[in-house]
Amino acid sequence: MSTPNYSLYLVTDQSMCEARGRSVTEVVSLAVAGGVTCIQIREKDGNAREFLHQVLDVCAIVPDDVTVIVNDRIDVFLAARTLGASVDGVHIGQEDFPASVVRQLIGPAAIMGVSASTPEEITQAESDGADYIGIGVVHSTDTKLDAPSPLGVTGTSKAAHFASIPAVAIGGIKANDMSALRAGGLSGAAVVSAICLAEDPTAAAQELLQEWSRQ
Ligand SMILES: Cc1ncc(COP(=O)(O)OP(=O)(O)O)c(N)n1
Ligand SMILES: Cc1ncsc1CCOP(=O)(O)O
Ligand SMILES: [Mg+2]
Repeated sequence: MSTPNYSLYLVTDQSMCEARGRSVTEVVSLAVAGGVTCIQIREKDGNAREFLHQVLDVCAIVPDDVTVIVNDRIDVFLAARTLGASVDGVHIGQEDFPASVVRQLIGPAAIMGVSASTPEEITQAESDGADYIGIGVVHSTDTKLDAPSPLGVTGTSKAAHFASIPAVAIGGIKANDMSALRAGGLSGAAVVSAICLAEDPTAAAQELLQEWSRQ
């Protein structure tokens, strides 16, 4: 596994991909061509076996230097690893299994991302062995119905400064937020709809990355 680069972090959503007539794997492939650096497979519906196959399919087409993370499902991550997939880690939130337990289940080398936006949550995530934190939401979003109140770019950047590990922003992020998030100290920006619902996921990823790199 190469050092993770969280700059442009795609979180997948099968129903959004299908709304554009594509599979998750097709969107991932197009997004990787546009420069996505990290991919989280997130599926809130569907059964364990379908989710596992989605993870295996994505791992099979993603280059080694792109990090692959499984959302929520430690069992799916472990099953994919058992089958030899090059999956790198998991992302868990405040209502998932405790991060300290997850760290023991996945071992010391796997990546563990934890959603944490308050100083208390960030301190806890770090002492539980998180490799990065997900902070948000930046803006309101229709993608996650139980999302917390928006922090804005300024609030997100303030939260990131509490962290001594990389912080990735999430929630309603569009290309015009990227430059300010980077300047605010974020290590990356995670998006769902900006790529999964894009007419051209490659062009969308290129634009997001170009804005991330803008001074
Ligand atoms: C990078 C990143 N940050 C935050 C989240 C949200 O995780 P969680 O709070 O567990 O919510 P669900 O994604 O499980 O609905 C994330 N997935 N990724
Ligand atoms: C998974 C998740 N966690 C917090 S907001 C969110 C969804 C973000 O989706 P979008 O980029 O479409 O606003
Ligand atoms: Mg979760």
